[in-house]
Amino acid sequence: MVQSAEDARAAAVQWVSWDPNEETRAAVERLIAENDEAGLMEAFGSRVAFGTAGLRGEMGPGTARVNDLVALQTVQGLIKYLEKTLGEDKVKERGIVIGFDHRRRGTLTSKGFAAIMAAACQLRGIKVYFLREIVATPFVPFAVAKYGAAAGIMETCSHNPRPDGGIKIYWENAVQLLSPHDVGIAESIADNLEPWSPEVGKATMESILEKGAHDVLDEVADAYYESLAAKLCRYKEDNAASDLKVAYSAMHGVGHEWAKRSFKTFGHPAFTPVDSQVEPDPEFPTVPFPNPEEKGALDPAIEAADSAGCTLILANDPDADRLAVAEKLADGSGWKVFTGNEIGALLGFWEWTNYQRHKQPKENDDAKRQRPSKGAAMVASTVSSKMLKAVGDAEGFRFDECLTGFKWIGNRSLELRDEGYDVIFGFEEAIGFCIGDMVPDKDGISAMSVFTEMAAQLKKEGKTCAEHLVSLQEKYGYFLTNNGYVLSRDVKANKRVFAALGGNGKYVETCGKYKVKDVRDLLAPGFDSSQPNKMPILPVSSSSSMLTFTFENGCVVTLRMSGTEPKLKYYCEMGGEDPEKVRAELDDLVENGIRGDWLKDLIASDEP
Ligand SMILES: O=P(O)(O)O[C@H]1O[C@H](CO)[C@@H](O)[C@H]1O
Repeated sequence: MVQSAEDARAAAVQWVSWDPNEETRAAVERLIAENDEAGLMEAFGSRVAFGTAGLRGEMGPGTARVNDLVALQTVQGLIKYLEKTLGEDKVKERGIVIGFDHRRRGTLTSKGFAAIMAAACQLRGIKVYFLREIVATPFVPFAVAKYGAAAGIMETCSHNPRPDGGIKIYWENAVQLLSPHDVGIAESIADNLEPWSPEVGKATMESILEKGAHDVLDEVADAYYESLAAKLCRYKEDNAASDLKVAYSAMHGVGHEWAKRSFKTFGHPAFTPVDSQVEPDPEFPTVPFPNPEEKGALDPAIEAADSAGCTLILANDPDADRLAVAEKLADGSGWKVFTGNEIGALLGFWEWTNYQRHKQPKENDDAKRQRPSKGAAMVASTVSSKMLKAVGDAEGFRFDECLTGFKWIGNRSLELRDEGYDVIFGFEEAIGFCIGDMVPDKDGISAMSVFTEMAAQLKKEGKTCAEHLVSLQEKYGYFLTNNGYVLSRDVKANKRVFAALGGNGKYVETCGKYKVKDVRDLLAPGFDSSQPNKMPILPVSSSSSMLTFTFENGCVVTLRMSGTEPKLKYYCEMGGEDPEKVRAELDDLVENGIRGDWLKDLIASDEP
């Protein structure tokens, strides 16, 4: 544990003897030579944390950042943990899938991390399935499932800011890690910091392919699109005949080529690319934050769509596992940017409609599990809209909720499949969608074509997606949401917010003029006033706070700290039959209650 500048200096001296990258090594040598205490503490005062999402952080020199040595140490820890957990021979035989995105900062690149990680696997005699060009993240879990690999590694930090890099890990079931594997791997990394061989850190893609890494890009891509065609495309002829015009943005990420092929697979006429955002560019020049959820990120797409006469905009996030959608208003006056909850409701209902039509998913899962289906099921994170639950209650499919993130949605979906359900859809409000069973993770490349197919069918019926959504709301109820966040890196201030709302088991009873009816607290030991035994149904966490308040007016509000960004997030949903009344009350509760009361102090100290 580095506590002083002296400790940081010692860590830096050790670093210099291990770091295979000349640039970062030289930077650390300079810090040592200049005795730059602040710089040394910044680079070595902590270690970039490994958690269920893998690791993410600024690329640069030192243990606190993402770089070649950290990539090497991470894979060494992962390999040892896999060998211990699954058995050395099994790991060797089953192999590890490795892919990468386009992130780069100086000589640090996702591709370079991928080569180093592959070389470490080769050193241990582990088979490597290598994807030699930038890929959409879902290709990695798809390949893990296809080859029955022991794990998957995707070098990406998704929508993080431009200086960042990251590593995402998929477990042997092709889903992101759940505890205790994250803790086990983090411990194993700490036990395997010294490079096993100086050569590994110098590996390149060419060197690992020469040494026998299996170059599976074409095979994986072919299999992915075959599966997409077989499982999720239902109206290819109609797609080809449709005059729906679509604009697409890759948000400067990996998506463009894979999105084109997805459209081709479905028979959709080619989309209009948003030229300024098509090329993979780690500088993300047109957006302050490369996240299609952020305000303004779709502006170039709107401009491109307007000038090409498109009525639908699709945008992937930079690693193409998520999907944003906007639609031209029927009167042409502007655009409706759908929330993740609205896209989820539309796609979920579409999948339910298709499931009923075919009575089962296209590929007959019954044959695989050799028993009759228990029917359809959907899974969503607890902070996502409950509209599909209302549809499920009315129509007769199961709807399960779980904690946030696809590690939970994916694992819950696998459990339900094991129980005999056809899990036809999984989603979270953060524009993550998993359709059918082709990839056990969110997938923006499949979701974009399925959404377009649905939009084309609706157009054939003379309806826009927005009009269709309203007709679903009229039938199943209005589920309106108001989600947001407060930027805050101040851990103490964040803790104060949660303590004020529910410290020592004493929970706040009002929010502005609104009265709380029930509270669920998912910080251990956990509490749920609505349950007979007062214990929450979802798992509790020993480290992260998550509070859910149900109000007397029916509004449900959850507050939690983001696991990927310095944000305190709030998610608010209210249902009802009169949308204007619901909207007015929900927005008032959020503005004057959540932001104006509960988060007032945090907002006052909000970063610019
Ligand atoms: O809210 P945090 O923990 O940042 O996680 C976010 O990141 C994931 C999207 O990449 C989603 O699970 C979303 O909820």
